Amino acid sequence: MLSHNRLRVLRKAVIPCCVGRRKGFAADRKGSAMERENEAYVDNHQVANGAAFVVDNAAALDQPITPWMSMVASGYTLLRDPHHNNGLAFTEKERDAHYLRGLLPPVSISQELQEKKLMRNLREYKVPLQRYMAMMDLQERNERLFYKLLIDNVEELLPVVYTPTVGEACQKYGSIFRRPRGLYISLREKNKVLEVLKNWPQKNIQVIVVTDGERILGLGDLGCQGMGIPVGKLALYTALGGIRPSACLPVTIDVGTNNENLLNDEFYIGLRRKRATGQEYAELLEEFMSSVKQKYGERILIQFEDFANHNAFDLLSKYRETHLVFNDDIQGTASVVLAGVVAALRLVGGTLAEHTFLFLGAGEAGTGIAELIALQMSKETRIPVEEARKKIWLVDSKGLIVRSRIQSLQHFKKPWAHEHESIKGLLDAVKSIKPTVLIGSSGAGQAFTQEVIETMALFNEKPIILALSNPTSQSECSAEQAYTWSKGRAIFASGSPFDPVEYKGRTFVPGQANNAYIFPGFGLGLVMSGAIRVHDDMLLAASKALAEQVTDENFEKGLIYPPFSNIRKISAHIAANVAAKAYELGLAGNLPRPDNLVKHAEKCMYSPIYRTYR
Ligand SMILES: NC(=O)C1=CN([C@@H]2O[C@H](COP(=O)(O)OP(=O)(O)OC[C@H]3O[C@@H](n4cnc5c(N)ncnc54)[C@H](OP(=O)(O)O)[C@@H]3O)[C@@H](O)[C@H]2O)C=CC1
Ligand SMILES: CC(=O)C(=O)O
Ligand SMILES: [Mg+2]
Repeated sequence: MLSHNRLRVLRKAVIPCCVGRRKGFAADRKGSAMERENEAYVDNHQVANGAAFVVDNAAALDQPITPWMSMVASGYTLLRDPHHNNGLAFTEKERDAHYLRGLLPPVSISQELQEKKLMRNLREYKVPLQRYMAMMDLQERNERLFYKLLIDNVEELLPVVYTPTVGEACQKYGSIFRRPRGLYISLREKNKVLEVLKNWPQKNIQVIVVTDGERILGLGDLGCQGMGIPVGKLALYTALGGIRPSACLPVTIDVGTNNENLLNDEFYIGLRRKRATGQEYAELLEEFMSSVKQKYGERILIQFEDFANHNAFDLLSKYRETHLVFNDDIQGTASVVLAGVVAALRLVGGTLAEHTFLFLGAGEAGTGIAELIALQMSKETRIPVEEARKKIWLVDSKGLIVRSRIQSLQHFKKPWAHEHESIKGLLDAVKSIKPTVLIGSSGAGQAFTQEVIETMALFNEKPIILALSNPTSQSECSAEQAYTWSKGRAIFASGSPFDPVEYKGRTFVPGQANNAYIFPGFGLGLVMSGAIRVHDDMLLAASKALAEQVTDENFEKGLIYPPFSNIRKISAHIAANVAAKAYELGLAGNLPRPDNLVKHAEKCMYSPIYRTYR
């Protein structure tokens, strides 16, 4: 243990002072009002807790200085280090040991009381974006308290740090930008990506979530401002999946934006140019992928998030053989929706193969889900996947995907081009296909009209209706519409949360069909088993674990997902199933295999409780 004296010596040794300049500053007390203002600033802020200071007057401004930093946090620096700051919860002993006396008011309170106060303060904000900003500020100030709040109040705070509010935050990211979070890798960093990675302070990274900002939720191209998504997803990796915050790295690849509003916005934070495509794009991505592997090794998990589909499928198929990669929009969504459908079958009856699926939206989410459902059907019935696909139909912006369109279809749509006459609109497709399950993955808000839902309810006793698009504004329909238009018969879940709905004296609780159920536990399973590749069977394993967590009590409320309040337990089960599959497939590097993988997952999980400092 370091003695106080030793600590003080250490601190002095690592914190240099540019005191030499102070003489000149003191000698020249006259000068402009601005100079005097600067002087006052320096007087007020000098040597706070022994920290380095520079004379911040005009004469000094053109003199280059070295931005020294201390390495051992104590005193004032400790209070400003979000990873170690406990705020008012520092004990008397810690205050003595770490030079905090006088820097905090006398009271010492528990983390629970801090949490209570912050939740009360948060609830005072009526505007969701203000709550988002308050949470981001907390993350910057006191990381453990941030995660304690998020874990203990997950159902209340998920819509704040995640969809729908994170969508608005990304749209306004430039304006609300305070302190950078995550790593920005732009075309300017070409040939220097490895060096940029070295600038990140944490060395033992296990999970990267990366976006290029081109398809942020259903809001389109938000360029560099998409950073809110990796930041938010990684907060969930920690809160929901228990990955240590210091092992998480949010990355935004900035190759420009085609969003004219952003290009003309003076507060836009990204490169002011049109998106790079083709070779220029591929080269930066390749450099990123190889640098990440070089820096963090074979087992670094890279989650692709909110790329546009013209890049997403290609990146996934290019890197899935060489890297530990996972596309959340294609694969995570597939796993969560399959789980919801399998759970719903316990209410509706029948096997997967006995149902007929119709999707509105044939992009990453739509075709990703369709493919995993077909794979599961094929495993259950032993029919080839090609046959299983015939139970699944997709509609895109041009209408039903049919054989006659095959030449002009993007490659990921081609497997779904079945023999059928051309159909333009969703309603006609519903009337013709007569699906038992209708899934919205279009990003087109209100696309499930009253007629569409009524038609579903016409030939289904319990139509399964999933409106997956985010944020709430893009949801294909609201929970209230689904329940009302189906006369209380729909089994409904949505990508973004909706409040419970009263219909004819009954309360319906809509579930949230969101990949947030899967990716945190999925990632934990990969990390804890030391997996080196993602296999489709792991997605099925995760899906099964999630579906198994739905209880009769949940079903009674109309839920086909367990509540998020149990998410850590759910994530432990998902992680265990995924890890078990990794071991079974010979893809796990952490040997020997622990006997009880659920217990092992729970043990691996990060706890936000304050650590005691010596
Ligand atoms: N709940 C969850 O966990 C998740 C939800 N999502 C949400 O799903 C939505 C789509 O995401 P993703 O699949 O990645 O996006 P893509 O851009 O890959 O796909 C969108 C698809 O919707 C189609 N489409 C768009 N507008 C219409 C319309 N008016 N009528 C019919 N089809 C339309 C497009 O048609 P075309 O191909 O002809 O352009 C395309 O096939 C987003 O809102 C996203 O937030 C995504 C991932 C997870
Ligand atoms: C949830 C999610 O990943 C999306 O909407 O893109
Ligand atoms: Mg996404």
